[in-house]
Amino acid sequence: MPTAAIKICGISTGDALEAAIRARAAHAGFVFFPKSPRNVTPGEAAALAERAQGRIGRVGLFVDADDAAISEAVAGARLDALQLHGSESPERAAQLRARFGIAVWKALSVATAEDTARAASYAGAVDLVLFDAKTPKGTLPGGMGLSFDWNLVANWKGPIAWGLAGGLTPDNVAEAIRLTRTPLVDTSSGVESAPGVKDGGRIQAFAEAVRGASDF
Ligand SMILES: O=C(O)c1ccccc1NCC(=O)[C@H](O)[C@H](O)COP(=O)(O)O
Repeated sequence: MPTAAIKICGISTGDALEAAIRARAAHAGFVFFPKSPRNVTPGEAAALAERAQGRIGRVGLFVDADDAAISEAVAGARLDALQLHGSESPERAAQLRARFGIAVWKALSVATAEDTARAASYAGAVDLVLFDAKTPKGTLPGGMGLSFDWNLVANWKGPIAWGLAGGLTPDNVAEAIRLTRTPLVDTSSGVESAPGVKDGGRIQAFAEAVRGASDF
């Protein structure tokens, strides 16, 4: 079984970025959502992006953001991909992909089989769907350390590339990979010591657990 690609989301410091690179993560996520404890300004993201250049992919996370905000972030942080974490429709996702000419990922919150079925409507509009947990009303739409029933996406064979997110930690990610056979895992709070504070040791442990999950 090929090793799942790793995305470490909510990178907001140089130390966290270096830890993700050392751990051989494929993607670093920058959160552009002011209500998040992981929010980065376009200026902060630009500095991180400079360090990331050629070493790790740069994914910008947005929640129902307008074109102006996305445009500023894409240009400043030279993003390789947009991760849409709000209620963006397939049409909106396709419009952003055409406008910015970079990969678009759509996060879909999952609690039932109907939720996973929604992924098909994004075929042709996005490059990847990221199955994530539903979060309670009035809280952040992601990054809450909540997981969902992985059986809902086990061996998912949809028309789009996909990844798994939501409550993944160094302790449970190997089991998640074995059960779902996901090609990509995404974590944020599972590798933190406090909300918004990434822990280099936990990032390394997460990566080792991911690589270990392929050796069976
Ligand atoms: O991280 C945030 O603060 C955040 C805010 C608003 C929307 C999404 C957000 N994060 C998404 C992610 O970091 C991940 O893609 C995913 O939800 C996994 O998070 P976690 O359960 O903390 O590992």
